Amino acid sequence: MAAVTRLVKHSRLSAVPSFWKAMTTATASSSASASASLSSRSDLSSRSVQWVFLGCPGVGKGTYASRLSHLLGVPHIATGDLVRHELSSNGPLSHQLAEIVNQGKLVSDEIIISLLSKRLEAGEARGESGFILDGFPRTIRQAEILDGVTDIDLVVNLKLPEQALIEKCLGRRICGQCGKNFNVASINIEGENGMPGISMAPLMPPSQCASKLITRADDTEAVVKERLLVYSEKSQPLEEFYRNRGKLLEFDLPGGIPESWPKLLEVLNLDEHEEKLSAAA
Ligand SMILES: Nc1ncnc2c1ncn2[C@@H]1O[C@H](COP(=O)(O)OP(=O)(O)O)[C@@H](O)[C@H]1O
Repeated sequence: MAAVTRLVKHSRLSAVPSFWKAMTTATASSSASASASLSSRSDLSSRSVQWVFLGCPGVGKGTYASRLSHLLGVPHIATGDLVRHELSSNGPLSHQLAEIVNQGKLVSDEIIISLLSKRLEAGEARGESGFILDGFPRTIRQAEILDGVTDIDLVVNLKLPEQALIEKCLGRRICGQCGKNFNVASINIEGENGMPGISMAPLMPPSQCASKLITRADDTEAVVKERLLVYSEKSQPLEEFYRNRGKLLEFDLPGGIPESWPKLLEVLNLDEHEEKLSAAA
């Protein structure tokens, strides 16, 4: 916990580690040599937090990463959003991406790193500092590339039972007009084998959004199950990767946002007071 407290203190400090271009270069070479050839940025005392959120599809990475990004004043960067943005732009990659995403498969490391590098460079040009990454890294190779170009301070691994993950993905809705996320699933899973049960209330849209809700094309039951399989095969090994480096914070969500958010703040040694401070800054 002391390490987390120390990291949180660093969130007040600013300066931008400029490693985005190095990351693109790293993708082009092998990850091992990339790690060796690129200088590591480890000056924690002069920069904002660099956190990663891990967790299965539907666990709520986006929700909690976004809340923490407001609290800590760092950008929340979700590679899934970058992919969906590219898809909707009808650019040269969109046809290829649609096929991959709608089958629940992973986009190539090269494409993801190119999208992420562009996003980070644009942020750097705007003076952004630090980040909370959501959905990246998702493979050991991506983690090695990231590891070769910068230091990640903390990796938060969110966890929920599989039944809840499927129901949450199927209940996910987005307002086509304002872009806000909702969830119409009402989850009640009984505890068994010593594991506690879990209840999550739906997050219903207000009336102005109710008629404009859309569902992600990859949130069908078959595709969600495929994404969960891909996660356990390609992304689960990241837990060990970061655990071995002493960076992994495991967090079993105790319920929906009202129960989970205060507990998450508690384990991160943050409180709502910091939210007001960062809003006022
Ligand atoms: N780091 C990544 N590597 C490869 N593909 C990715 C990555 N991030 C996102 N994607 C692609 O975008 C899709 C949607 O990502 P995301 O919104 O993070 O979904 P999920 O709800 O499954 O966590 C993924 O299924 C995958 O096809």
